[in-house]
Amino acid sequence: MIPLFLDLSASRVLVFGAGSVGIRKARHFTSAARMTIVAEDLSPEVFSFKNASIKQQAIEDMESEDLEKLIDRHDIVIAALSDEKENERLCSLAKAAGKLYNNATGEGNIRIPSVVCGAEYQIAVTTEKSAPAVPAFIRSFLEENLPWLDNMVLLQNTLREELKTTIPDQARRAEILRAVIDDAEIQNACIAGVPSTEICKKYL
Ligand SMILES: C[C@@]1(CC(=O)O)c2cc3[nH]c(cc4nc(cc5[nH]c(cc(n2)[C@H]1CCC(=O)O)[C@@](C)(CC(=O)O)[C@@H]5CCC(=O)O)C(CC(=O)O)=C4CCC(=O)O)c(CCC(=O)O)c3CC(=O)O
Ligand SMILES: NC(=O)C1=CN([C@@H]2O[C@H](COP(=O)(O)OP(=O)(O)OC[C@H]3O[C@@H](n4cnc5c(N)ncnc54)[C@H](O)[C@@H]3O)[C@@H](O)[C@H]2O)C=CC1
Repeated sequence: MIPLFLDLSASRVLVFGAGSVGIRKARHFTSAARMTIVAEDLSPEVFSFKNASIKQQAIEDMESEDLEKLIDRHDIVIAALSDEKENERLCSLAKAAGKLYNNATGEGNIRIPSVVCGAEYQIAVTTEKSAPAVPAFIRSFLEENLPWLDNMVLLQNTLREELKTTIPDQARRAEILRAVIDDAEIQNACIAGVPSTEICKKYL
């Protein structure tokens, strides 16, 4: 699998299961796409999702024709039931319908990664199934160790525009931008929330 960042604003996501795993998968999509969540037992958080329609239902009580129609109306299918057999059945239906699908207990053609998310950047991490605790660890590690990253992105954005007008040599501009990222004093100014325009004036 390879990473991609997608605009899902016109897409529909169907999540089966509303236990801790289903909720975590749904949280990933919550402000990005419209969602339908289907489960017999619902964690309360399910009602806090924006743009989500909730169906409280046992899958085995649904007519297969209705299930197929439901899947057909969606672009991405997530199977996060505690029932492995049902997850497999849902994923075969999604696969046959040509959908993107993820099975929390098995095979899928997409994976939901751990995401380190700032206002100005996103980093997605996966181990391709082998060790799911590792992406979660990397997320916490980066959140703790790069508190300056968001403001650094803003600073770089301001600075690179300014450098384009003052330094014609691209290699030299790249050198300066890289040195700014490595500079501990500038990293601290970013943590302190000094606006990027001020840091530009003060340090450069
Ligand atoms: C294959 C995959 C299927 C899929 O695509 O969903 C899968 C499968 C399974 N995970 C299990 C357990 C755990 N999962 C986590 C955490 C996360 N798991 C996620 C993804 C994936 N998990 C896919 C692989 C992705 C990859 O490798 O990169 C993350 C990244 C994203 C998300 O799910 O939202 C999210 C981190 C979110 C974050 O915090 O950033 C933790 C850690 C924790 O809880 O702290 C544990 C306990 C430790 C452990 O058991 O390893 C079990 C039960 C095993 C059992 O029964 O013992 C199965 C089922 C099985 O293995 O059969
Ligand atoms: N991908 C991942 O990151 C992880 C996956 N898992 C796997 O994911 C599965 C789900 O884990 P949890 O959310 O913790 O379980 P859970 O028991 O808290 O929630 C299960 C959900 O599935 C629903 N459900 C089960 N059978 C159903 C049916 N026939 N019809 C309708 N709804 C049904 C329940 O109502 C509930 O909403 C587990 O089987 C586990 O093996 C577990 C940990 C992490």
